[in-house]
Amino acid sequence: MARLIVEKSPPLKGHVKVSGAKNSVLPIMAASLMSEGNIVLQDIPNLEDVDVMKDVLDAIGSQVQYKGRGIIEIITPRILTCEAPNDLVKKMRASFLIMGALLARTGRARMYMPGGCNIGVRPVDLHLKGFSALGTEIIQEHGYIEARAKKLRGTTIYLDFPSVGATENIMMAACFAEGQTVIENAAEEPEIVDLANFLNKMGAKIKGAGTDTIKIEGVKQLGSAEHRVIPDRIEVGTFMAAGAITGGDIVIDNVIMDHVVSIAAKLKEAGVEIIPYGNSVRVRSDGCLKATDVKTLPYPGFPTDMQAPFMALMSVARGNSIIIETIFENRFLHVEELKRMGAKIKIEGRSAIVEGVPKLTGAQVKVTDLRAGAALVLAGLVAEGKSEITDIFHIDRGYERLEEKLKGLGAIINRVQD
Ligand SMILES: CC(=O)N[C@H]1[C@@H](OP(=O)(O)OP(=O)(O)OC[C@H]2O[C@@H](n3ccc(=O)[nH]c3=O)[C@H](O)[C@@H]2O)O[C@H](CO)[C@@H](O)[C@@H]1O
Ligand SMILES: C=C(OP(=O)(O)O)C(=O)O
Repeated sequence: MARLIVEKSPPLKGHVKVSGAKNSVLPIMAASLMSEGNIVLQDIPNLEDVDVMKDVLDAIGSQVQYKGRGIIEIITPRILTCEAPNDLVKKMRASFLIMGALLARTGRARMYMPGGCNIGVRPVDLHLKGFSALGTEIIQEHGYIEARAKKLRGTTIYLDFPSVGATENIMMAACFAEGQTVIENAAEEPEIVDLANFLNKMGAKIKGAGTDTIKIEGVKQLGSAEHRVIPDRIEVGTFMAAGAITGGDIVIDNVIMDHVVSIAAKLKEAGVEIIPYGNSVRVRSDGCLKATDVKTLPYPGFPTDMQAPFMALMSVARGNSIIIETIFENRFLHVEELKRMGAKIKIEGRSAIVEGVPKLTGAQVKVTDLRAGAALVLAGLVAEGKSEITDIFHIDRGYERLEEKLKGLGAIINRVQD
């Protein structure tokens, strides 16, 4: 099993380039199933999750080919099966995003109910509510969810919560529905806008993505498109945090500053200098961080995916901070691991009270989920001595070459394969 060995590192220096966004690539790959033409996607990060989505598409009948670094071509001449293989669905919850695409293209989709994961139960009721409203029959039997529709009809769908996945799935399904579909209280994340832009390039008629009301006018067919996915804003935030925690001075390239406003605001409050220029941002810190409270919220609020990395920062900040997680009910699994490294954190319900300590100490810690992994790496960069981080397959799901990129900035971090 691969592990990361992280040592107390000097202040990070230099440039790092952020990859394409995992949370854009996955729904966009799923949406490519709806096209009867050629799809070319650029800036595809080399991630475990992308490989899983490729396998899902392959199983359904797509031909997915790498065409050089970061470029894939997807052609789906015909759908071989409307069912995603169970083992892949179990590996990655985002496989559920093919439901809307398959339903749109074939009127049928069947898949094993995606289980909960470490960070929460993660039901799919809102996705199903949307499909039903569009005229789909939903059958749940023997652990499977099957969606069948003779004809999808546009309607108004109000989401009880602005779920990212439900907004994406419903937006895809609605592309071929007769008439207009309106999604109210839709998620506003940049990845929703990226998916809508991609669907529109294929010929869909979607307006309002990026606001809480999305309007989709049904079309008959989608065709070829070429699309470059947006930069990964959570990777940007993670490198900002790495620069900040080590007292570094780094430049992050391939950044859309508008997408990281809340992250930059909280880092500034913590005393970090954030200097945007062009598509880059310089992050400078003297390593003396001020305790800063944070509450996770749907976009444009502070992202839940940055909660764990931000907590690593607050572990060594001056003073006490309160971190409130409102999106996922079980997203504090990193707390026990950070505590092994000397962090002082108490959990009370959905809040974590972090008492900043002057130093952390290296320890053997285990990654419990993707962003917990990033938090442990950040803590390892400033902990005295060596930290051994196990179960790093979680990190590989969503960060492309994390240790190589950090090494490029001067971090002392190595992957060890037993
Ligand atoms: C592949 C991908 O893009 N993943 C992101 C996506 O996950 P994902 O799309 O799964 O997240 P959602 O926005 O759907 O979930 C937010 C909350 O809504 C709840 N919920 C969701 C759907 C539903 O039908 N019923 C329901 O109750 C969830 O349990 C959770 O508590 O958005 C999350 C919130 O920004 C991010 O942390 C994930 O990185
Ligand atoms: C929770 C995450 O991803 P997923 O929805 O793919 O599990 C994440 O990216 O932090």
